[in-house]
Amino acid sequence: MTNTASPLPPAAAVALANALQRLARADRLLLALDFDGTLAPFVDVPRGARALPEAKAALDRLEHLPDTWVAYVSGRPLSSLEIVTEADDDALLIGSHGVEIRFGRDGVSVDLTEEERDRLARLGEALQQIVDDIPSTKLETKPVGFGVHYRLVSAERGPEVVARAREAAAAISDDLTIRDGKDIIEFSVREAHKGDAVERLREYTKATAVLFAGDDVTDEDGFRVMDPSRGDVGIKVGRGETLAQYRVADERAVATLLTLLAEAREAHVKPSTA
Ligand SMILES: O=P(O)(O)OC[C@H]1O[C@H](O[C@H]2O[C@H](CO)[C@@H](O)[C@H](O)[C@H]2O)[C@H](O)[C@@H](O)[C@@H]1O
Repeated sequence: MTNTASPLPPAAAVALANALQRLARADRLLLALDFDGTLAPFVDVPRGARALPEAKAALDRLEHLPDTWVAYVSGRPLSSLEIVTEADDDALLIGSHGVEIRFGRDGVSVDLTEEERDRLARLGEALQQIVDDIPSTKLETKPVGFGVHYRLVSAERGPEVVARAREAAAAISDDLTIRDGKDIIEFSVREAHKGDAVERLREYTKATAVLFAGDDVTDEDGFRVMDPSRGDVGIKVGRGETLAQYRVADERAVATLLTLLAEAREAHVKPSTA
């Protein structure tokens, strides 16, 4: 059953606190986190987004603990995710909704076929025309697609941007992955989703329990692969229908729960001296 309750009634807050305490005792713990709207508040310029300082501090503590991994799972291109997360050499990053992968120095390169490259180029030209036509829209280029941003467009014109972008894309191809995000509509020539990304991370880290948190519709694929019987915890940030077991109000609440988790995990495992 999907959970549509408003953020955090008291009983839910207690249930979430208990779930975090259980998670802190996992043999091998993976935190797989969406970035925008989960760790970082929305801003007008995508590359200007940063995780809230409290969240960043908690993640720094967690990723230095033994048997604990922090990974970012985002719709952003990897190149942009590296910048906004201030990633170090060991970072576990999944970009472009699961298409681009960087696990430390290992990665999966995205080799497009000639047909995909051609479709991508035609799509880019068509979407660029729309962005040129409608003031305050912006085209974000990704390795396998594009995002049309309309955060700075008046609320009345948003639906027009989406409709025109959809129409233009449909004229190019009926084989595109389309995602409606927060003031963005995205088109991709490669299919992938965050559920597969989380499972890949689980396999790579051999995690015995996973926390996945996200705010958007695309994060539902991540919640779908959470397995409470293994101790996994899915946390929806903000309102909207969700498959997640738990919900918090906003990025500040995420930062608080990560701080609580860092404290509980530190008490359970010895900090690494390396
Ligand atoms: O999966 P996520 O990490 O949540 O990434 C989703 C999209 O995030 C970025 O766009 C969003 O955040 C921007 C910065 O706050 C904001 O200006 C924009 O309106 C939001 O849609 C990013 O630019 C996209 O590529 C991601 O797909």
